[in-house]
Amino acid sequence: MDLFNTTEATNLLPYDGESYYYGHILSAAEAQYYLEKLLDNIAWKNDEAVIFGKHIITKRKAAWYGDTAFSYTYSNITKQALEWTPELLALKKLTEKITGTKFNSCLLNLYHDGNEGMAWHSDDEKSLGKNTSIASLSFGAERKFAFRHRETKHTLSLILESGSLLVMKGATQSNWLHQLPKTTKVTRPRINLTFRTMI
Ligand SMILES: O=C(O)CCC(=O)C(=O)O
Ligand SMILES: [Fe+2]
Repeated sequence: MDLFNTTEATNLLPYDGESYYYGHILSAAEAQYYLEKLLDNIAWKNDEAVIFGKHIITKRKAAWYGDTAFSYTYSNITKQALEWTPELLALKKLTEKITGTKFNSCLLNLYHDGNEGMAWHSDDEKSLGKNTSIASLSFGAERKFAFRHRETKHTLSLILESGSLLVMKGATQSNWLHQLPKTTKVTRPRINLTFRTMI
């Protein structure tokens, strides 16, 4: 476990929010271990959404885990949380230790390659509350991740490495959108975990 750099993460956002990139919190070998475990042991399903009244099924796969049988609604679809797996519990503990924040649920996304991404959005559902902290762990292919301010349109991006941690907190979800752009350059899978607190 590489805890180096954890107190030195600086805010990526110039104003109206706080987002910290901690870089690697796991070694390359640990990140590879979790990538394989998560690929095998998570109940991956193509994600469904109702957007502008249209029922769509995403190419990326998703899963939702949590402390109890939470139900969670986003993009007009309601999901029930599954019980934590041992790997998810270990990653939750590590993330809580580094961030000093407790989490009670986790949304997982599997992008098979660069043809799959996530469009501009913010995680501002009422069930997450205002000024929520979201801790994002990445495994597998490196991908670009971007922020865009709702009003000023100021945009910035970074590369999320395998075994890395990004924390979005404070006013981030109120003022900034984020996305995972598609790219033809990436041919390998990436798994992202976002630990969240449902209220
Ligand atoms: O895959 C990522 O890095 C972003 C995922 C995300 O924004 C989300 O799950 O809300
Ligand atoms: Fe998000």
